[in-house]
Amino acid sequence: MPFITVLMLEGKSLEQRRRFAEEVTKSAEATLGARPEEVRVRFVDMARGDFARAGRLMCDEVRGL
Ligand SMILES: O=C(O)C/C=C/C(=O)C(=O)O
Repeated sequence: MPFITVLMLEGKSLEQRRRFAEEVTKSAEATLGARPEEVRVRFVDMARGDFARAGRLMCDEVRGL
């Protein structure tokens, strides 16, 4: 049973999540041979203050600091 966890910055819409879940489920079916009803997708939102890239918090990059 594939269990796919997606960590991403907060702010994606329900429609984006819906489409992503559909597409990644199709991909798991095509590449792993998983049955669609077995595929789980979990979205975990990260606040921009909880994630840093190259030593800079994403909230600071947004503000151009
Ligand atoms: O990893 C990065 O460089 C930026 C991260 C982006 C996301 O996680 C996102 O757009 O959801």
